[in-house]
Amino acid sequence: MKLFTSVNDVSDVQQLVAEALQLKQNPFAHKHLGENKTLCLVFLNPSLRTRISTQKAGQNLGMNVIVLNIDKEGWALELQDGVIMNGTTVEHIREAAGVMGEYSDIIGVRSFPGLKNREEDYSEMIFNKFVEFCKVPVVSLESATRHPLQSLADLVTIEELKTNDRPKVVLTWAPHIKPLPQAVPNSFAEWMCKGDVDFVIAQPAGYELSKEFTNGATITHNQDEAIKDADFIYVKNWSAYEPYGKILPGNEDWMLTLDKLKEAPTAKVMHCLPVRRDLELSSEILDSDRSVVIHEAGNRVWAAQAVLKQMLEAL
Ligand SMILES: NCCC[C@H](NC(=O)CCC(=O)O)C(=O)O
Ligand SMILES: NC(=O)OP(=O)(O)O
Repeated sequence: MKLFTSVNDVSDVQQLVAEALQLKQNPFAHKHLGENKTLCLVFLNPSLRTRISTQKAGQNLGMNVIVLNIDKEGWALELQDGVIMNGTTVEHIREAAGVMGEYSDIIGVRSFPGLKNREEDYSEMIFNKFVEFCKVPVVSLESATRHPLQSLADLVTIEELKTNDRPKVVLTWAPHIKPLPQAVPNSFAEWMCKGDVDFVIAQPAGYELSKEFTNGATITHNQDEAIKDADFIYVKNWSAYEPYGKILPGNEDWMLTLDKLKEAPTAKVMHCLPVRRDLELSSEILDSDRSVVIHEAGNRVWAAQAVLKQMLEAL
């Protein structure tokens, strides 16, 4: 694998999930694969899980790992072409990415959307510039429209915890005070639509995701109906795709509570984290054995390690 930005970069999803679960059993089985290879993880936005789990994954494979919080520690980056740089930006992404490529065998990039200009965000302008100018394999650490390492870890978690061959998986919208990206739900939907699951999206009217990610999903505005008899409930807020990046009024009653889970007596509750307690998801669920969010975050290591292993094998 030379590029990991979406499920479409994976030749065999089931095999990648199986590989992640094998690595979980035997984390150091390939510790010579990454010997004398450098992984550079570049963050334009904050991170806890992606940063530490991908660093650990690289180290388990024997790689040298460099983390750069470029938003805080680097020179201010110019991302647009054709501008005279006489303002606050100091270094163009063309030079910055090119130089980082000189020091790295694989680069990871996190770049959130601005949520102002849909066309720019959905063209993955920033992420694609890194790919173009660094000239080494690139793994997405969450881009403007997708979070594939998260979705792979989610699929690994479902595979591990499922109690029937074709689980019912429900992605449900949750309230928030800020407009958040569509990257996590887009990506989760895209991976679930390729998996062996019954996939339902429950969201208030107006929060439809871009159709390119939800082909194969059942979409409903009725949360109670969607949740009924679910095996997994994936909770996530996202801002509207149309009008882009906006929060629509109302919908506070969409927060998942234990009471709502009565119709899904064995459902496990997932969230990519970070989660705002009692706004997006009730603490009574997070503190109960219904929640698998910590287990799910733990699986981020094995998802990242499976992807890095395939990238190292292709170097
Ligand atoms: N990497 C995981 C999710 C990142 C991001 N959440 C956030 O920005 C939370 C911000 C806040 O709660 O203020 C999102 O939803 O896409
Ligand atoms: N879920 C996730 O990507 O978390 P971080 O933003 O902390 O990396």
